[in-house]
Amino acid sequence: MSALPTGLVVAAHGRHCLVEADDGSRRICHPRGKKSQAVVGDRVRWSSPPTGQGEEGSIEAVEPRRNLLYRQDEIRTKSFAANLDQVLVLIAAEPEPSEHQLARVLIAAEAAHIAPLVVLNKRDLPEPFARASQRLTPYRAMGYGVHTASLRAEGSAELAPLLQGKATLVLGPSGAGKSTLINQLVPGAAVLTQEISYALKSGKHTTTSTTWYWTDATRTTAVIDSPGFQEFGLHQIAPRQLATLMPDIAAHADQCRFYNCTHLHEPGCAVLAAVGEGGDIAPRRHAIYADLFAELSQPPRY
Ligand SMILES: Nc1nc2c(ncn2[C@@H]2O[C@H](COP(=O)(O)OP(=O)(O)OP(=O)(O)O)[C@@H](O)[C@H]2O)c(=O)[nH]1
Ligand SMILES: [Zn+2]
Repeated sequence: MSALPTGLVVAAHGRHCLVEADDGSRRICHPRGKKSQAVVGDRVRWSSPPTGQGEEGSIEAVEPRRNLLYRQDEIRTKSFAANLDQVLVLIAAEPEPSEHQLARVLIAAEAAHIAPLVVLNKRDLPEPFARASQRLTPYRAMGYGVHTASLRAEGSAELAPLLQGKATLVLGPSGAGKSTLINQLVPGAAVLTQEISYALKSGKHTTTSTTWYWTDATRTTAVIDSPGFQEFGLHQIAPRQLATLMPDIAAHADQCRFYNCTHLHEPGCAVLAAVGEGGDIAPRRHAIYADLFAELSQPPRY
């Protein structure tokens, strides 16, 4: 197996993957068996078909993953991508960002041990921008990198140092400027995506789920475009694990009177004691914690 060439999965749809060889050439491959199911960002061992048996290669094995970002609702698990250096959550002054959604993505990233960073776009809209920026104060305080951008007018150059040499998954709600960002980083991305989805879906024109793009000719910096920000299920996380994945809550959670404190109502809870407008934990953040705790504690309906 180790004699087989390695490749990088740069797009995936259903059971088909587009695999990029080390020389940059790309080929559609399908997995040989269940164990070789790959996601974008996977390094795979693949083989070419014997002459005369079509163009498609096959994925023989998936190399061990450094990490995997995924979401899970009650029924399904959906992978975003593997082997990431960071997740960039792109939100904008308008439409008004949902803090719940932001919190969910950050929790999933923490759970997968992938560094998140937040970019607030549309700095050119002073009033909503100031409001949105203000609402991100707790996130700066808990140590997340919070950056700003004005993608349409000023472009993405100021973000380049954050991305340099890394593989960055870009997630964001509709309208935040994700396509604007990707198209600035990868001129021709839209056309490339069309070609890829056409190839992978044997002729049907629809948007590809997740795509890996190199932003430079030397293939050292990558951005991965993926949909799915809106329905971010966290069912892979146990209710009790939640506090450890929210840095502001985690900072107090080990000082509670009861070792199994849920931080919802217990006496001697250090988390509850820290909640307040001037406190270490913003009331909105604790409300998000409580909502998610309840959601993750629901017995499965299926
Ligand atoms: N005012 C302002 N508008 C921007 C900025 N960046 C992007 N936009 C606009 O915001 C709108 C949404 O941008 P898109 O890049 O299409 O957003 P998206 O996140 O890809 O959204 P979907 O295509 O719905 O997934 C477009 O009309 C952009 O022109 C910015 O810095 N300032
Ligand atoms: Zn507690």
